[in-house]
Amino acid sequence: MSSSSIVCQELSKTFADFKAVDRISFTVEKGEIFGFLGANGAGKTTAIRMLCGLSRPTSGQATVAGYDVFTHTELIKKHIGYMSQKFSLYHDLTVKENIRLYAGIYGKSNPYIKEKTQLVLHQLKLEQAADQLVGSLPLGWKQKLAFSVAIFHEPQIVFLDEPTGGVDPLTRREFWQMIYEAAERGITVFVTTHYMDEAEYCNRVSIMVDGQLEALGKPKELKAQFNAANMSEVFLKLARQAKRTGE
Ligand SMILES: Nc1ncnc2c1ncn2[C@@H]1O[C@H](COP(=O)(O)OP(=O)(O)OP(=O)(O)O)[C@@H](O)[C@H]1O
Repeated sequence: MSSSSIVCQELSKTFADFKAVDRISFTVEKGEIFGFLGANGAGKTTAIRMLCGLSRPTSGQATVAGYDVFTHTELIKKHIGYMSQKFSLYHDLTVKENIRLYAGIYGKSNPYIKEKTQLVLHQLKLEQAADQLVGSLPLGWKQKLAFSVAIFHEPQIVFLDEPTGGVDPLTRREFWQMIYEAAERGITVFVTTHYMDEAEYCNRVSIMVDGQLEALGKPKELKAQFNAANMSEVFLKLARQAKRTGE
């Protein structure tokens, strides 16, 4: 079996005659932290939805955790975790109830849920808040909890769609520490972000422009390729070519 977590070849998604994602190809290795960047409207969410088995591609091929995005979407959903800034936890359930709900969806046993819940609460220093409604937690805590919940079932891959949007720099740093720990355990991390300091933390970064993958490499390689001092400059050089407005 291949060590690649994601293999994507010429994957496309068209809405009527609009090419939201246009023949993107890349491979993500097991345990890699893969950054997926692009300006608003570049096609990131559409691509993630296809890779998570939520949207059928128009053409191309892809496997995620070894499963085909056309024929094995249910198995893909079982073997991945997903978190986004827009949707993560239920605000009207407590911390513990949210954990139990998601763990139950993934079919985890009661002893597993009990033991791991204690571990997660301890790691997040949330023991005292276990019975509080999630809606009452500060955003940074919510996002860290949402990430822990997304990987509670130890998926092969976790997809993070702008996980740190609106979160303060210190909490973002802590969030990224959690990402590193997950990757060290062998979980592949596929992450989109608009924060260019976070792009520097990725093992490799891809940059989409108007539905196409315009750059792919380690941050160091991309900076050399685009003669840029940092990832922000790399991103701006590419994003300036974009014709889409993201509206
Ligand atoms: N269901 C749909 N029908 C028609 N067009 C769509 C649909 N979904 C997305 N699009 C269009 O496809 C393009 C890519 O959208 P997408 O949400 O994938 O971009 P994105 O890179 O994730 O942007 P953002 O950073 O703003 O989330 C946009 O022009 C969007 O309007």
